Amino acid sequence: MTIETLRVELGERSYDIRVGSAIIGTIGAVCRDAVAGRRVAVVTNTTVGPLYAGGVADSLTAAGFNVLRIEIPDGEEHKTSATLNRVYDRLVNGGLTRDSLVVALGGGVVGDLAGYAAATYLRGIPFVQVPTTLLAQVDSSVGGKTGINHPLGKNLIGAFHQPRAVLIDVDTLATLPRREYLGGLAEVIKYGVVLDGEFFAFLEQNVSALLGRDRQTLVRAITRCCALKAWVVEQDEREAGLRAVLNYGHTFGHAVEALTGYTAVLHGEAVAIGMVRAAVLAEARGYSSAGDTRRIRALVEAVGLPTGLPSFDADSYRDVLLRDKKARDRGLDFVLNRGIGSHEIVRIENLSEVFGICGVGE
Ligand SMILES: NC(=O)c1ccc[n+]([C@@H]2O[C@H](COP(=O)([O-])OP(=O)(O)OC[C@H]3O[C@@H](n4cnc5c(N)ncnc54)[C@H](O)[C@@H]3O)[C@@H](O)[C@H]2O)c1
Ligand SMILES: O=C(O)C(=O)C[C@@H](O)[C@H](O)[C@H](O)COP(=O)(O)O
Ligand SMILES: [Zn+2]
Repeated sequence: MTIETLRVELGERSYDIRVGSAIIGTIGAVCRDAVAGRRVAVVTNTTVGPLYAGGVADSLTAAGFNVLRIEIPDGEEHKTSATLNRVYDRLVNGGLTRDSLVVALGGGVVGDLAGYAAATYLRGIPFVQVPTTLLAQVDSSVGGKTGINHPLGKNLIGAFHQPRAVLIDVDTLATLPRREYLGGLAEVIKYGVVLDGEFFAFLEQNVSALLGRDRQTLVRAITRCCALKAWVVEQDEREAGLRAVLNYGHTFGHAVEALTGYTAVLHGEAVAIGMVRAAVLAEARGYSSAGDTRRIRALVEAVGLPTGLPSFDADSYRDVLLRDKKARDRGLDFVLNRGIGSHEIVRIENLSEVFGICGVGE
């Protein structure tokens, strides 16, 4: 199978994304190209570590690195300052220097937290992403958003810190639990809805190949998602405008995650719920048709993702929504789909109107 290579063009922060099958063993060579130093910390978790850290460490050792393995507990509820502090302790005690490297091996939680550790340790050291969930392969490993959650809200603490390289081996998805895999499909669908109508149609036509984790289909879909994300990030690395499009479905999505304590609903599931709300809002505001909304809901349901908004009262939703990074002095910026394949960012001051349309507090 061919290896697809994409480049994210960001001047001196440019990097390659490699997508393919059976390529995780090239991590040593990828890292050798990325840094001059000899120390590398592989940050992973207690689930992914036993599966893939051994092979990754062997490849790094063969490439001449001294490898420190750091395992964090598994779960979104551990994407916290307490876990981050334990990672800092290990980096300090392990003697990592500014020319050392962090390798983030795992899903989005590991990638975001390890990336933030790399962004802040010694005021910033290089890192490489080796994403092992579908969600991380299509989204979180690319673009340099790193961070942790705060008890009062999702990803409230963080930094932009681009990786030196992203290595995506689709074979790692074979061990991913089904529910987590489906969560990743939510972010895949997101790209189609707001950026690429043809890709959305491709997804509609390939539901069974996607659910069967067909490797060719996966390489194609992941490569397209990464290309779309790279295109957005190249134009707006720090989310001054366009990049907010990648937050489609996340306004309600993050609220659902926060309100359910980061454990009951997966990030991708919350995004799926949020996308359907955004589609309903887009239709009510005249940006899309009832047919567009039906297609979005149908695809989300076809892959087995949830669509129902958990019932919390309107004040609870209002509190978390107003802590969203898209909240402004007056109002909240919502990303809405314009038809399918395009988008609009709309500032809405009257949240009660949104709540009425989206069925909040019913
Ligand atoms: N930085 C960004 O741009 C960005 C983008 C999207 C999402 N995110 C963040 O990513 C996180 C969600 O990421 P996620 O969905 O990958 O969740 P996750 O990191 O919690 O991984 C999901 C589960 O799969 C397990 N796992 C990972 N790889 C595996 C494999 N190959 N085989 C078996 N099990 C495996 C993990 O241990 C975990 O239990 C959220 O915190 C979200 O905010 C960040
Ligand atoms: O890369 C981005 O930009 C995104 O918004 C991607 C999202 O899928 C991701 O969940 C991101 O972490 C959300 O960012 P946030 O800034 O709203 O926390
Ligand atoms: Zn997301």
